Amino acid sequence: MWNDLKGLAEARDGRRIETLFAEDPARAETFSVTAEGMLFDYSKTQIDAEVMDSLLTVARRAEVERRRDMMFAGAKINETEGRAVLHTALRNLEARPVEVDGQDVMPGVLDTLARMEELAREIRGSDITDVVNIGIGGSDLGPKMGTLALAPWHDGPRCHFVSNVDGADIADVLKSCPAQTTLFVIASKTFTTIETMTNARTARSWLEGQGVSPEGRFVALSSNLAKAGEWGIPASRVFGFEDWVGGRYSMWGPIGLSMMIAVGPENFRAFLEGGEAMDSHFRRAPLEENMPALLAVVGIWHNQGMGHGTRAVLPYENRLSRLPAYLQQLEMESNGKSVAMDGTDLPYNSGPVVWGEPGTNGQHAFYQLIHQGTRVVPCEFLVGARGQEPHLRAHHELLLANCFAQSEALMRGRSLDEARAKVADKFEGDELDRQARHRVFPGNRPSTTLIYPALDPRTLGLIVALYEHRVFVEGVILNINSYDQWGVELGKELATALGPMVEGRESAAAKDGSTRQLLAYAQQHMT
Ligand SMILES: O=P(O)(O)OC[C@H]1O[C@](O)(CO)[C@@H](O)[C@@H]1O
Repeated sequence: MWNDLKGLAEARDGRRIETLFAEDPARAETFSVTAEGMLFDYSKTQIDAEVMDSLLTVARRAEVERRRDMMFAGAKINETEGRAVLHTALRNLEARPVEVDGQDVMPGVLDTLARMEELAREIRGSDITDVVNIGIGGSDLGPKMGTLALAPWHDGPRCHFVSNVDGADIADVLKSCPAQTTLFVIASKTFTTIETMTNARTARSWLEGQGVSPEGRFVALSSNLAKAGEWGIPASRVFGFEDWVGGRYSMWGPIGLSMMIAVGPENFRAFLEGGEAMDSHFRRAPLEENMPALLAVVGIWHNQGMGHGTRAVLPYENRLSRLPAYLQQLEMESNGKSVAMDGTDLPYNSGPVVWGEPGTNGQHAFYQLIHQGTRVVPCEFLVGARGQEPHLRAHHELLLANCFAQSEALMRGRSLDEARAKVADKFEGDELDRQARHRVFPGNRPSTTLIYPALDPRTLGLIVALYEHRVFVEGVILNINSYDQWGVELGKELATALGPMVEGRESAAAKDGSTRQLLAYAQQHMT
């Protein structure tokens, strides 16, 4: 089937996307889908009816619909860890029963949500001025991305996010926090992550150093209740979640607490409602009209069909500036694997390298490569029809114009003749030709655009859940377990072993030459 996709891609080599529009006046509507008020337009790609038919056949053969239903029903589809995958239960506000091992998980989920809301209200009504979320990966990226995205709704205490074990991170944050009125939220599914536990200890010592008792100053978000308890955090301040919530899928539950404190429980619920609405669309819409499934097959087409190994996520929404980083974990930790579910080597590329920055900033940085580089980078634009700052309408009009212009420029490009005409008044002869060639844009570069009315709590929920399900569908098609992350383990083990060598307590003689040299250099310059 992969060869079929590659064959289809080869057969379309050199065909201009613009021609597809000229040939089919309804192309934009045909190759677009709407869901929950959002429009996903994938018409500025090489996808045509035959390609879409093949992509959907690939999805159906992979049994995307059956696997989806298994996920929602609590089946243990994370086979290498023997776990269900039920982040969707965290936003199942209608409390449809969801069973794991014969037990409905919903009473527990809703009880924890109610406790979180109670604490959030208490803190928002207290003298706490600053909340510091200490966590990393999925215990940082989601709430950090979401809190920034919802800045207009942020009426609670200031929120800070500390993730890096580099002491510079926590040091910079603590500089602006008054010890008397700061609350620390330790967010760690395992409660063993070295970066988080190191930062948490530093926070505790800092409080003590400032003469403030740590009692009542810490909250824990974890699925390891025992470890959180050992840390001395009372049970009333520990918010648990089950192992069926993957770290990178966890911002909907306790890991979202900092965001809830920032924007308030009502807005957090609106975020959950957005996720729930996208779940409902994903579960019910036929694949042809299913936004996450279509986003996924467009990704499969570009990566496995056309052979473009990266994709750029380009939000024309400044407050989504952390979305690319969030999606890097969501997509790359989920689908960056080289073995299939049965342990055999994948005979095709796994998920793409995901990267990006908000427009228009990216335009003045790396878009040069996107437009004229030798590699093709499929681009995924996101933009709200309305900006979050309605009184600055002129800004938003410019933003929209820039966003639409980029996808048009990527598709159309600029021919040599057009480039010549641009500089004909300045150069002539061979020099005109040479100068013009630098100004040629090959065009025919694929992009998609997700446009929504405006970024608000509910829309954020829709967008995050859309991408989660996209990752799921791509993973099913690739026959990958999207829910484990063994690839992060080796580095952690080696770092633990290297610790005593960095400190000079253990010999590094058995290490390779490069590692020994780096250690020696560091030790020489450390003091
Ligand atoms: O929430 P924890 O257990 O501290 O883990 C943080 C992150 O570390 C990882 O396990 C990767 O090392 C991520 O999957 C996870 O989001």
